[in-house]
Order: sequence, then structure tokens, then C-alpha cells
Amino acid sequence: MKKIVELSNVIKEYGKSSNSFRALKEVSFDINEGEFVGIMGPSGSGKTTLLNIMSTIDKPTYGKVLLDGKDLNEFKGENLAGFRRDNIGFVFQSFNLLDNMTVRDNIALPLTLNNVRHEIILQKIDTFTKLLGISDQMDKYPVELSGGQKQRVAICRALITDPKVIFADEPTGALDSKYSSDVLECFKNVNSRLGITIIMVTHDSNAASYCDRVMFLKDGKMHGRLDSNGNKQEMFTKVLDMLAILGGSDNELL
Ligand SMILES: Nc1ncnc2c1ncn2[C@@H]1O[C@H](COP(=O)(O)OP(=O)(O)OP(=O)(O)O)[C@@H](O)[C@H]1O
Repeated sequence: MKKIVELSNVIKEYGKSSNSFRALKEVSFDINEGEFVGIMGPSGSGKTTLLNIMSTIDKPTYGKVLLDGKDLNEFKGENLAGFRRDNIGFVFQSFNLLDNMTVRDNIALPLTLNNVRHEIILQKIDTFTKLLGISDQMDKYPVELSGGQKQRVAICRALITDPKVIFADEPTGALDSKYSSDVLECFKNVNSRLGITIIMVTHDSNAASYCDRVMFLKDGKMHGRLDSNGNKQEMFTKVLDMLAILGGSDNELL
């Protein structure tokens, strides 16, 4: 199995040395290509810090991160931006769609900015919007969509550049349970049909139950992992049990 993300001894310190705070403490793990991985843990445990470091948004203070075999420490400025554009898709809790653009133009944006040919953009939009069940929403504006539809548009926009990995930070955090499940089914589809690796930070045990593997952080350190056998209900129960051991119920972690 090919490794798509490799972290070794990653430490992240915020602030100046005399008054610094260590948010990640020697974190090491690998993620295989095609995995759907969840990251959970109490508030302040370092989940977003970890996601930002894996996704090139931030750099570790010490340690090494490889993405598709490339050492992220070696990319700077324009090269880093190019590497991010070519390899990584992002999905955020707040959707981050542009309100004055149609759904079609929102999805096309990463390719329009790259001067990709119009016919190619339309072809890709057609493929991905069909996969995500939003092909009839193309002429609408974000304000005319439900939260679940907005997040599906955001997933399409993340897919349009053919990323190797999609990083999602609390993608269901702003959705009620019905729309959350729709969005998670979409992620599952994208993962299983297109083979794209998905790495998702979540507080939601139901969201975590869709993952192949869930890794738990506490106080900046890895505190175990759970692997799914494909049974969502069993995974959900195992996740709840693990959260209880970590010192908080599902609700307390919100
Ligand atoms: N830019 C920063 N400067 C200083 N400290 C920071 C910064 N960003 C995060 N931290 C601290 O690092 C720790 C980890 O933060 P992080 O946002 O990664 O946690 P989290 O697990 O994602 O939390 P939550 O679930 O509440 O979003 C927290 O104690 C936080 O206060």
C-alpha cells in the first residue's frame, strides 16, 4: 500500500521560545493512499494544528512531513502554492463559497484561475456534480441552497483539480443530522469511487463512524486509533467508548 502522508516526530510550538506553547508533541503516523481517516479529540487537543501542518497551511517547528513522498519542508513560496494547488483539496465547516457567483462558477473557480480550457472545465463539472447529486443546482447562487447542498458544492470545488488528498475541517459542524449524513455519504462515494484520500477533523461520532480509521489526539499527543471493519454502527460504538476513555463524552467534546 502506498503511503500518501508520513509524519515523523512532528512538534508544533506557538509563541516565542521563553513563552512557547507546545500544541503537538512528537506526533508520528502514516496514512495510506485511498484511506478515509478521521481525527478526533477534545477541544484544544491539536486537531486543527495537525490538519494545517499535513495540508501545507502551517509548518512544524520540528519534525518531518511527507505528502506523496515529497518533503513539505523543502517547498517555499510559489512552489508551495503550486504543490498545494496540484495535490490538495480543502473543505471547511463554513463552506467558503463566493455568494456573488453561481454554483457552476464557484466549482469552476480553481480551474478558471489556472486558465484551464472551458470545455474541460464543463466536462469535469458535469462528472463531479453528477457524482454528488447537485447537477440540477448549477445556475443557483449559494444563498438559494441548503447547508448540505452548499457543502456538496464545496466538495465538488475541492475535487475539480483532481487532488490526491482532501482535508476537511469539521465539514458537518454547521449541518443538522440529515444534511450531515448526506455530506458524509458524498465523502464516502468520493473516497470509494475515485480513490481519493480523505482526512477529516470531526467532533461528531456519527461522522467518525464513516471512516476507515479514526485517530485520537489528547494534549497534543496521539492517544490510540480505531480501525473500522466496515460496520458503521460498530464503529460508532467503538468511537463513543474511546471518547469516554479519553475523558469526555461526545457532548463534552463539542
Ligand atoms: N496561532 C496560535 N497561537 C497560539 N496558540 C495556538 C494557536 N493556534 C492554536 N493554538 C493553541 O494550540 C492548541 C491546539 O489548538 P487546535 O486549534 O489545534 O485544537 P483543536 O483540537 O483543533 O481544538 P478545537 O476542537 O477547539 O477546534 C490550543 O491550546 C490552542 O489554544
